[in-house]
Amino acid sequence: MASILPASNRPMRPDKNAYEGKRSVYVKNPYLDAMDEDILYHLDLGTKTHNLPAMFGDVKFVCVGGSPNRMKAFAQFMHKELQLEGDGEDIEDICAGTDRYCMFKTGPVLSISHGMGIPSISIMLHELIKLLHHARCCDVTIIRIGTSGGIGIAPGSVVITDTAVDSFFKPRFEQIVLDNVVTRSTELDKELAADLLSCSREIPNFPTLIGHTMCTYDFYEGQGRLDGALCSFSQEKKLDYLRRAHKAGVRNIEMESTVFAAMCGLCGLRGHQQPEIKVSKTTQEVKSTNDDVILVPSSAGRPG
Ligand SMILES: O=P(O)(O)O[C@H]1O[C@H](CO)[C@@H](O)[C@H]1O
Ligand SMILES: O=c1cc[nH]c(=O)[nH]1
Repeated sequence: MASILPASNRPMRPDKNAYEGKRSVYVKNPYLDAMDEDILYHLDLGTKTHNLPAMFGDVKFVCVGGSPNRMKAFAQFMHKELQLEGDGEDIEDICAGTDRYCMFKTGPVLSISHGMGIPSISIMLHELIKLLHHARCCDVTIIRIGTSGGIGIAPGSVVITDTAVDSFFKPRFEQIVLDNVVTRSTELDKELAADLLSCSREIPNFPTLIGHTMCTYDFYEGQGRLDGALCSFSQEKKLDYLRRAHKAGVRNIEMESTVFAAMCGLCGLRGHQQPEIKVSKTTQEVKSTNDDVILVPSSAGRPG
């Protein structure tokens, strides 16, 4: 039986910075401070081997996304936007010692890849949150920039997630802790969503909307695809499911948002997630006409 995370939704100790108008990054682990050394194994960083406050203390924004190349390209884009010295082409992967994730820093912006799915992003977030804590960062905003399949919206649209929901359209993330199910909230920062929407309005031809994002554990059956190695439902069942998702406010589907929202919310990171609807063969499109929702076959028909 699932239980809502109890008092531990609150920080473990008073946040001194809160009185100074700053918002710290919390870890919620009573064992951490007693450890002689913290090795951030999958990032190839550690408290004894690296001066984390010097390397990361000025970080204010963290942008995460699945693929290493995309996050490198994003870091190079930020380099230009921030008008930093050089052309940014030779930007260094801070996690080059591991091939699990890659990480780039451009001024106060950290750009990190997280792989695909909840377990992969969750490992990265544990180590990233500890990194920001050890570096004594405050007022950090984190944004996931990813691809997703749209429901009832035009391909190419950007969905700014207000709430991440699970496959039952519920705003929750069920974390298995030992042999217990712990349910965590997946609300995201509404003010940040509104800010991002208003920024998008300044860019011409940039279709953007706020909506719920559904997070699944699987790309194929979990997202109603008929062309995986396994398929245990009919076309009608698929359409019925996508229509119900749309009716529940879901506007896109991806595979990390619930754990992202849950972990960032608990650890004091102002979180958002802004997946773009990929204009690709993989997009599952359902168009909305008045009250009804009809499926629009994707142009190329099959996932790539
Ligand atoms: O575009 P990224 O960030 O990789 O994320 C999306 O793409 C992957 C599936 O193709 C899933 O990880 C999904 O969440
Ligand atoms: O999870 C995902 C990611 C991209 N496109 C989809 O249709 N689903």
